[in-house]
Amino acid sequence: MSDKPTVAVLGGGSFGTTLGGLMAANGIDVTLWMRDAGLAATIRETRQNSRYLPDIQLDPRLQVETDLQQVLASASLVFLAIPSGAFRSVLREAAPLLAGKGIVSTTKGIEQPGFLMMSEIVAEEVPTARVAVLSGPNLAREMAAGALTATVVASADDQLCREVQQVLGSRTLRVYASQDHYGVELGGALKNVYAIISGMAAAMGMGENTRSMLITRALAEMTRFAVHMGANPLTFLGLAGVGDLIVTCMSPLSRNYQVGHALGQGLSLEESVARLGQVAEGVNTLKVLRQKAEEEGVYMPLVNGLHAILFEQLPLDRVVGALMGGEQKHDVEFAALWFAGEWNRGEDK
Ligand SMILES: NC(=O)c1ccc[n+]([C@@H]2O[C@H](COP(=O)([O-])OP(=O)(O)OC[C@H]3O[C@@H](n4cnc5c(N)ncnc54)[C@H](O)[C@@H]3O)[C@@H](O)[C@H]2O)c1
Ligand SMILES: O=P(O)(O)OC[C@H](O)CO
Repeated sequence: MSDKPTVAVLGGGSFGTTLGGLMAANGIDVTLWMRDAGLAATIRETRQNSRYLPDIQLDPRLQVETDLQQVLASASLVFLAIPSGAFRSVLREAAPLLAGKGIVSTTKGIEQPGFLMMSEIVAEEVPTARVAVLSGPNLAREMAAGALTATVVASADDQLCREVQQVLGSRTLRVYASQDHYGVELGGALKNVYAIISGMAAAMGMGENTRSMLITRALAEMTRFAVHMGANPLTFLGLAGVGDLIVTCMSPLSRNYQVGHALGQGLSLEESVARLGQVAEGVNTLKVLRQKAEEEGVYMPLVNGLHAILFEQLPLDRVVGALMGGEQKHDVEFAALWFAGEWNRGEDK
């Protein structure tokens, strides 16, 4: 008997297809579950996911099915690549067959009400499951095309982290482990908001100084929020923090960046999202995050600025003026607190 787990990937979009293809190429027994029977048949026949990953040839060993019960019956390790808006409903349907299994969320979103991470939804819906999250600078199309990539698997369950490293790690993909699953998961969700801003700035012809300022101040802002919520600030120096922020704010392949770019070209939010035709989690995360930051009293000028543009009809030049005219504070605020002897390294969080 093989000591490798049998794997199911739920969600036949860009990321689920990519993960399934990579694991199949590793010789893992893996089945991709998707709801669209027509697309599933096309993938079996052509070995291409024409809707989400056109021109990428998938490993012939990747199995594709539409019967959820059948897929889950034999799997011991299950990856979830379902957009956050549908995550709970899919999980609830799957729950009777997930008890005791390893579940890895790859979804970078937040559920409202409750400001819930996807791993928290897993814990609610399948209390007996072993839970991990996967996050990092991972553009699906690049990974599927074999670009050298690194990611992070985070869980309190070391054995589960090792299983994920075993099935996913390859000559093109390094899988690092972390115990800060909250920070890793939060980082993946938060960076999408800043990618929208970065895409807007690029479309408006702003230069590289501006982009660098945006990315660096975004890192300060998301770290401030995450530390307030209990994450380890050092996580944000890693792949799931600054690593993911960089790729998503820099790459035109990022769907969140693409939404921002369309907005910067003058399209409405509805038009920008419709033109994309795939999920851009940052739009919903912006609403959820803005509300939570207000409740918690965390200073987040970039989030407030983007929210004002998209949902409060404030003109862009007024928002930019307010951002540039705000009080000039410290560069790295943790360093300032450190020098003042006031930073307790998050020990009371
Ligand atoms: N694409 C990437 O580069 C990437 C990388 C890392 C993480 N992620 C995250 O993975 C998650 C999924 O993103 P994606 O890129 O695969 O999205 P996508 O838009 O490419 O595909 C979404 C998939 O989910 C399916 N889906 C939606 N609602 C469903 C439901 N109720 N039941 C079954 N299937 C349903 C769609 O049919 C589609 O196959 C997101 O949270 C995203 O942030 C994406
Ligand atoms: O295409 P995006 O904007 O959803 O980003 C994809 C990944 O999260 C990048 O790590």
